[in-house]
Amino acid sequence: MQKKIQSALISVYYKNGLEKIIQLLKENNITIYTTGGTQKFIEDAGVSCVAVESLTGFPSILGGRVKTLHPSVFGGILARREMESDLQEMKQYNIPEIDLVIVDLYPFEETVKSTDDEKTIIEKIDVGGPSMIRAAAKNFANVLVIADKNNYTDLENILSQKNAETSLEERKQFAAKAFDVCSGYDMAISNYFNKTDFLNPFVADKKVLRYGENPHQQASFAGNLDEVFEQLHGKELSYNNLVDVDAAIQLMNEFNSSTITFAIIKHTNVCGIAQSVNVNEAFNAALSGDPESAFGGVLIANASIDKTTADTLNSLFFEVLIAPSFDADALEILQSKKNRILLKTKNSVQQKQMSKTVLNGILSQDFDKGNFAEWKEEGGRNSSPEEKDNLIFANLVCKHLKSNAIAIIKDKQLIGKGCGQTSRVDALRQAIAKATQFNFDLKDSVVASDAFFPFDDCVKIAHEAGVTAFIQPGGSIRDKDSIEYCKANNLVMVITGLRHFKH
Ligand SMILES: NC(=O)c1ncn([C@@H]2O[C@H](COP(=O)(O)O)[C@@H](O)[C@H]2O)c1NC=O
Repeated sequence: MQKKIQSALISVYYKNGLEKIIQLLKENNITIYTTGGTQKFIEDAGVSCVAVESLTGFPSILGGRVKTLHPSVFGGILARREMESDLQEMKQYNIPEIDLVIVDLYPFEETVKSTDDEKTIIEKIDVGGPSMIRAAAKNFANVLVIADKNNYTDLENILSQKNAETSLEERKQFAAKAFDVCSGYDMAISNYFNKTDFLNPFVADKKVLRYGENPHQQASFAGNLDEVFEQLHGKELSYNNLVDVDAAIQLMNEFNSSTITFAIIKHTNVCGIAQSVNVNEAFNAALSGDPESAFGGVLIANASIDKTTADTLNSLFFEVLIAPSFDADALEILQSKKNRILLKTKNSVQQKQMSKTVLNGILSQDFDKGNFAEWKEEGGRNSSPEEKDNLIFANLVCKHLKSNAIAIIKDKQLIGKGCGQTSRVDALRQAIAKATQFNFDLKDSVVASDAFFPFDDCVKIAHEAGVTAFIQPGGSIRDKDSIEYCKANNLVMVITGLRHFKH
């Protein structure tokens, strides 16, 4: 049903951006009702308006806590124009109809970010604004609601059309958006009161993705990628790219930028990682750990990409390269492939909680932070400084493999990994097979396990392959079997007390 806009209620916190709308309302002879600060802005722009006080018969009271909360305002928004009884009551109480509601809420989230003063924060909980938005959205059959400044251009287009009319479908779409605004606003307030940090899908920019994990799945992303990285080149990031970029960034957050580290991610697992004296060598070592799997992977470095590395990388087919910076000549080389995605990282992502959907509900948990809770040398001898370095590195790499996971490290290079296996011994066998496939000598290598060894079979198999040191959380009722084997064979066994399952 087409509806002509004849009256509007405007109550906005930030006034900028309204200029053209005010002029268009004037041109269309639309009566404007408004609140104090907004009234001044409109009148300064040379447009006359009606103070909401003249509808309510009350001034704004309690320092602005109550100004629009009144039947004369809400009656005008909520009245069902098609219902005779509503219209009669409107007439009886002398309430004018309001056809358009424009609200910009108090900036609650901004205030929380800028101060710790509770009184200031509480005063920025808008009460009248969300109430007007909800009322207008509920009555979308008759009223158009604009609750987001991003929709000002849409409103300008509507007001520029002949008769300033809207369709029912159009009003319903704006109502849906308005309820999103209210939900996001309330969730931000709830996060503040409950001291939680739940991701807010309503306030975040929602990006429709080309498709999901597979082409027949629709997908979207709610978040702010601009805070995480700058895309310097390449095609739009897909759903799978975003998942792998997240895995890559989470992994690289583990490593101090003073040690040059390069990693290759495939389907969220680390398939190559190494530390070295320069980026090019780190990349070569990461790649040679499993050159087969690296094809089409997501690459990440914690140091600037120079020309030498770009030249080496250029021959590899990869989807995404992430780094804190790129030298100009390196960028030129890497941009030679049109679709190749190049991302320059900004701040590290400091998420406190992670969530996923299960059984039609949301499971949330803290991030798995840290490497080891304790360092107990329980084997036949203590680790040498070099072994210790490799064990620390191995444990962090293993943490970023899907469970059950085993990582084999030698000289700060991942030479074998087993992940996503249903038994730990299979994960180990897979890791050894990978290392053997690419001709690595496992002699003096170290093994990390994401969870305890339930039996002594893993340490025996690894030892026979050449491994001399192990790191694992411990906690099995048969820990002593693996420990005894290490003692008997002069092997290092570090117990960390911190399990790193990743499902
Ligand atoms: N309390 C009320 O009745 C009320 N009615 C509207 N507001 C808000 O007041 C602001 C506009 O006020 P002004 O026009 O006075 O600058 C808007 O952000 C609007 O959402 C209110 N403020 C807070 O709840």
